[in-house]
Amino acid sequence: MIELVDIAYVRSGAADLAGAVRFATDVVGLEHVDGGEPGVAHLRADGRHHCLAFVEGASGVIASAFAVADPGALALAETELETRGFTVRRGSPEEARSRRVGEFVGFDDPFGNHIELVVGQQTLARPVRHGRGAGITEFGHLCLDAPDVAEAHRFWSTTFNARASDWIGDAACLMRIDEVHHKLAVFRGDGPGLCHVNFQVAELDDVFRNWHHLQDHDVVIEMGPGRHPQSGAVFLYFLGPEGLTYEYSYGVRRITDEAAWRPRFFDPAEPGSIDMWLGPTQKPLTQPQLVPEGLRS
Ligand SMILES: O=C(O)c1cccc(O)c1O
Ligand SMILES: [Fe+2]
Repeated sequence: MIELVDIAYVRSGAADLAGAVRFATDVVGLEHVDGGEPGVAHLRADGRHHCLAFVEGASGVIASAFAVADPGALALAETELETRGFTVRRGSPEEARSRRVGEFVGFDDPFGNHIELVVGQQTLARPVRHGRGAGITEFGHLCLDAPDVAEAHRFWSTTFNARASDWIGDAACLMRIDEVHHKLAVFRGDGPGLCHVNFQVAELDDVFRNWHHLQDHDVVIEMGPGRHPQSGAVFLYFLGPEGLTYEYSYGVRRITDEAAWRPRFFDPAEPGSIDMWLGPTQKPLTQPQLVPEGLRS
């Protein structure tokens, strides 16, 4: 079994690189870390050098990355994945440099999501220079799409140390790799994809201030503000450029008594199972690209 110690970054294509960066800094509130690499932009939320990288090119996720403990663990992971029949590719030194990691490997999960396992992700010591005072404290979680959520859970929980924290029927599984209720989630989608990226904010007030800010700037609010009964977090989802959905949330549960936690099963058809405040819950259970413009809230 391969132990994931943290989420690392999401790497995504951006047809309009400057527009994607502008939104990520001026609207979302991330820091643009200028790495002097043409065609690549790194966005930072916390101690990590970046948690989001945009690469000029076709829109859409390129990779979702997780950290393993050290180069020995990475080598073991590589062997283990190959034993399980996955084609694993070692990143070149130039590719590792662009990702600000020491080493990494890449492979496709059983649904076609491209995953990277990394070691030595660079930390920046200086405080984050937030593009806007959105209150972001941390890259919270990433959420992948897969056509079969139970199968995805089987994959993540048998190949890796991911544990189901809660289920939303066959629509979603929220998984933890440490005390945080979930750092990885899988939502049912037609194919592979990145459902959303989540950033934690410092205060409840940040969620509501951000909500007004986004509305004032004509950003498409996909869902919220609301409260997830699973993590207990107050959330807000909104649509950025390149079809990327962002989520702010405040107050995610930590599971400190690992042995005592039992995953719960919420029926998505029951009121309040996505949003305890009973707001409209069209999203993010459907892919933004598939929702006609007129139906977006
Ligand atoms: O935080 C959660 O519990 C949660 C629940 C459903 C969907 C999500 O994206 C979540 O982050
Ligand atoms: Fe989420």
